[in-house]
Amino acid sequence: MSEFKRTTKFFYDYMKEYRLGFLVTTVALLASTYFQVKAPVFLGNSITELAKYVSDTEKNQNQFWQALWLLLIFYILYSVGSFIASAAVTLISGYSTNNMRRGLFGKLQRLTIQYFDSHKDGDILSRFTSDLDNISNALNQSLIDILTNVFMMVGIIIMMFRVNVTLAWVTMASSPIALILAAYLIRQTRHYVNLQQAEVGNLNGYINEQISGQKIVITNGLQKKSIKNFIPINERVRQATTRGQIYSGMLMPVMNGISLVNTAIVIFFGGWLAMNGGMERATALGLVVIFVQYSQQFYQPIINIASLYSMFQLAVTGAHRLTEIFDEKEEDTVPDGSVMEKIKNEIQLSNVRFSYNTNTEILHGVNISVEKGHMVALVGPTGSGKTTIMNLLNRFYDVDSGSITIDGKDLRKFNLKSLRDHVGIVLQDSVLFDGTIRDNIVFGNPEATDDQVIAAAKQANIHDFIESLPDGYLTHVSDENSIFSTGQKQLVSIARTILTNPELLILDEATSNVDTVTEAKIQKAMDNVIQGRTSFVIAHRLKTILNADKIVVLRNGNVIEEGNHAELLQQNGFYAELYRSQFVFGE
Ligand SMILES: Nc1ncnc2c1ncn2[C@@H]1O[C@H](COP(=O)(O)OP(=O)(O)OP(=O)(O)O)[C@@H](O)[C@H]1O
Repeated sequence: MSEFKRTTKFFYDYMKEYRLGFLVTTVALLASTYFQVKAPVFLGNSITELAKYVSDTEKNQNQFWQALWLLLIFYILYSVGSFIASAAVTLISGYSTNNMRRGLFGKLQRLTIQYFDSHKDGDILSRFTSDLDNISNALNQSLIDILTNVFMMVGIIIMMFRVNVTLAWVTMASSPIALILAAYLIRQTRHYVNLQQAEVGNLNGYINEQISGQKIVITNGLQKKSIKNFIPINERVRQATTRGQIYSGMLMPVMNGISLVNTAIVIFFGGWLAMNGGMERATALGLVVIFVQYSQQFYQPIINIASLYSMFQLAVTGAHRLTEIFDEKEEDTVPDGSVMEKIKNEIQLSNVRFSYNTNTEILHGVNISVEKGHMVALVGPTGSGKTTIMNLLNRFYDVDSGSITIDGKDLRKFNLKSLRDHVGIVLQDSVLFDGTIRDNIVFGNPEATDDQVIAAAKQANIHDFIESLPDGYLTHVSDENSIFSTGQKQLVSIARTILTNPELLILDEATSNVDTVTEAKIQKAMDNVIQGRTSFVIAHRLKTILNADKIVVLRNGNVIEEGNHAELLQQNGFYAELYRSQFVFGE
């Protein structure tokens, strides 16, 4: 689908439920436009009647007062119509952007992990903030103005031809030049507005990355480098914004200039008609007044539409950027897939090949089998593919070839929710959500009772710490402002996983900022949570996996050794070397 069609469809989909609101807006706008374009006729009439009265050709003031009253009434009705239209549009805009935000957030929940892995957080965030704001502003401000101005232009053209055909043509004569110029300026504006949004997305992405990596920036003294990298990105935003604004800023002066010249031409011809057109002077004078008004009013819509264009364009770009997200592939939830039951025999990775990007294979035919209730530990140097295997087990990604099976059944055949219900993951960097500690523990099992929560926290070795806090389980935490260390956060995450009682457990051991006491607690908590479950553990400290039923050693995406601790030591290969080096340096 073309960009135009997709954007139109996007707006149509979100606006269609407000048909009634649009009808009210259109009727109110049509009425107010009628009152506005008709008013100059009464203005002209009142001048004609006044001129007649002053020049003594007519001794009756009634006609003058009648024209003046009609003028007043029409102006009031015009204001009422405009108000109704604007109120309706404000409501439509509020509700529809609210729906867009909801739709977008819902879509985010259905996207694949690949999407999040390949897009910057800041860029995703800017679609929620600046793109949606642009759409909301345009709906609130430019939609009604564009409609009003289009109606007004059509209304003025009709009125001008009804009042005087010659002067109507004179008034409109310069409009082709104005339109060509406006089209050129608008095209340039659009180009730079698109660029501006893309650059703002980049800027947000960079800032977001720097904020989350601030500690690394500070500890490595990278502040200057960080600023140095920031400057060109910021400069590109400035360039695109300035260029866009120069073109959009030129619209008003250019159009105003043409409008003023046009008014002078209209006065010239009007004057000529008054002097040579064989018309009564007072009537001719009124005609000139009417057409001076029309001439100004006729250009006003062109000026207004042109000046609103950049705002409108921002909204179109915003809509386009939102449709990009809406068009993204969603996770295949396998709605008709089988429901996963308890694991009976084993989990098997057979000849698994996988690549994140088509040209770099990460896993080159990995074979691992784990019996029910056993613990397999994945060890290997950084980048060897341990986390990747974890990503495949939970179907964050799917294998390129080969298969992962549970009791002989391919992982992809299970209903995704049922699979994830049975898979518990403890990540290295555990995240706490805004809420109480209890909220954070019952996350995966909201129905859990207090006793169950406490039992899980005890097994995870974090109960005593929680109890030592003044508000205990009701202590408020958030990820940024946490009272927990990285290791303690992982303990909370372990408690959370225990409550979900998973069949298959995937545990990525926390490595950073863990003191020896917490390390011992994690070790104990891991032993507790692993008990009786089939589990994959990514171990960074080998002493935590000495009891593993099987240790799989990965290197560059290949399994190079396999066996239990004693067997691997006996092989005296890579594992033995790794173990000895950790024993010497790590203890
Ligand atoms: N989302 C991704 N997109 C592209 N490549 C990725 C992605 N995630 C990981 N990789 C690459 O895949 C390879 C294996 O990474 P993986 O995270 O599985 O290693 P690991 O053994 O878990 O390392 P570590 O011990 O450092 O966590 C690395 O070369 C990494 O650069």
